[in-house]
Amino acid sequence: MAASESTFDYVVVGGGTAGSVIADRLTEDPDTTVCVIEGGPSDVGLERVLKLRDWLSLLGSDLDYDYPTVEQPRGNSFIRHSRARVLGGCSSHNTLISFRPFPEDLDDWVAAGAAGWDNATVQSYADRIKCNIVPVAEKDRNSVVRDWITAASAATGVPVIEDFNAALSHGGGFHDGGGFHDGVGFLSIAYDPYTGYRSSASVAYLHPIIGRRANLTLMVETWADQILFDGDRATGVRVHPPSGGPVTVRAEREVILCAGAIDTPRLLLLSGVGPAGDLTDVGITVRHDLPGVGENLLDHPESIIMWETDELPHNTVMDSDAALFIRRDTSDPRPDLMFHIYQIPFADNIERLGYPRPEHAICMTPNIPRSRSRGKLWLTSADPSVKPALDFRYFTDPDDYDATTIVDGLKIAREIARTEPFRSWLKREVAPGPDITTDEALSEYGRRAAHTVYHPAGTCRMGAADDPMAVVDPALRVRGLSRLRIADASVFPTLPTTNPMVTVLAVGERAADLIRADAR
Ligand SMILES: Cc1cc2nc3c(=O)[nH]c(=O)nc-3n(C[C@H](O)[C@H](O)[C@H](O)COP(=O)(O)OP(=O)(O)OC[C@H]3O[C@@H](n4cnc5c(N)ncnc54)[C@H](O)[C@@H]3O)c2cc1C
Repeated sequence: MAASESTFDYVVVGGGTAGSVIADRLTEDPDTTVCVIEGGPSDVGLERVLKLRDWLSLLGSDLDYDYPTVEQPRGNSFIRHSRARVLGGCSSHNTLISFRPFPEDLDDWVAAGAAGWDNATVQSYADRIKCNIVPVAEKDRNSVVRDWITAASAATGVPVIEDFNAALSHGGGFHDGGGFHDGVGFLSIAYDPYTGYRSSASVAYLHPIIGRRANLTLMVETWADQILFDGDRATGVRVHPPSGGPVTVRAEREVILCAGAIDTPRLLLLSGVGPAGDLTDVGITVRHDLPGVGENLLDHPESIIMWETDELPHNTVMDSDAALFIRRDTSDPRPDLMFHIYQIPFADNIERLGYPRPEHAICMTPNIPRSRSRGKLWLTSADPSVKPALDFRYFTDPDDYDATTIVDGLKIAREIARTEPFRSWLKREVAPGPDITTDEALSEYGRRAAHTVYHPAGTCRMGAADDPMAVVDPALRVRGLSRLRIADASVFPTLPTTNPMVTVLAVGERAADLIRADAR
């Protein structure tokens, strides 16, 4: 073996949300060696990452890959997609809002060809998640959010929900397992209420084993830009550690891609795995024609409505501690409109439209839980340092369902703002402002001010063996190649109704079981 090579049983590309879970679970067996290739630094002792309340300062920082979108003719072309460059991945960056998927979300997966990913199975993996997921602690429940919950329930007629996950849980001692149709309440968050620290994937899964398991190797600040093959078999990856490179890291058993919904398809494409025409266009030799790579780019788009306030109470977990769910379509048991509330001026996208950023503000951000627009990711160059193109095709669904959802959301938000005890907190509506009233004007504003809930997914989707657009089979193996698996948000056939991190963690948990089963 050359000095620039090392060999492990498994090579995990990306020590992020799913990658942390897999690295922990596979190294429970002391005879199994795992190397995690992570593009960012370790988060151990990194206060600005570990302190959940500081999450906004990470966006656009040196710890963010910061992906732009291509022009969005019906949306906001200026959205930047934060993707974390640090151990723990986006679970080290995000707000750690934790929702189990709805049973019907997983019915959708099975219907899309993801056999075995039914509700009972996935919930049993969610039961294993090690992150400390708890409803917002009493001390963090401030009066303005309490009043918003009361007003939202009164204005919309939805119940106040004490624990969203209890309603969504299947078995495990929780009460019904049937989900909820609609409701409003404080969120469940993966955090330590005593310290305000994250309970991210890295904190929960990797910190307890770093330096303690000799069979776990972490290569941080190390970027993988090629999957190596022997014929159809993945044998390792080419990586660039801080000391220089490139270096070859070989996998005796499998290479597992956990680089996330943007970087996993990017790495496949750079390695010649993807739609043959697209690869040829940028001068990449086609190793394996897999037309689904980069297709089915999903997201939860949102928009924003903002009111100026006086100074607000300071106690909070991370300035966005509660959510509201509305169900307009009663033929589906799941909600179809979700709102986060922010007790800060979340104003980047509206400032660009000329609105002021008040010193103190409250925002509601209606989002589309099951957006109908579908996008695509592709390479514009064979140069691995060039960021891929992301076209979410926001608000392009033929029935205009997505834009209509946002318009409904803005109108419902105004009803809540007219309702006490929340109403008394508000001085004036800053954006879109009282002059924007017609559906047409609200749609125009809502789309131009649109943002992402930061949930890209679906770009290497799971599907049945006879589905030409499926990238992985239901055991997460890349179709047509061997010893290569994907486990991250890219394998989602559809986005769950709610925030996806718990589902990603459950994918990581199940992936570890599938990998171990194949090894046996
Ligand atoms: C700002 C923000 C807020 C969010 N809030 C929430 C929330 O509150 N609740 C929720 O449910 N979801 C939230 N999300 C979404 C959620 O965090 C993600 O869907 C989820 O964490 C994705 O997990 P993943 O394993 O697919 O990818 P990631 O966690 O992104 O992991 C990918 C890892 O791979 C590494 N990597 C990538 N490419 C390479 C390469 N070529 N070589 C080496 N390493 C590489 C990255 O550095 C990263 O560590 C949020 C996301 C963001 C960005």
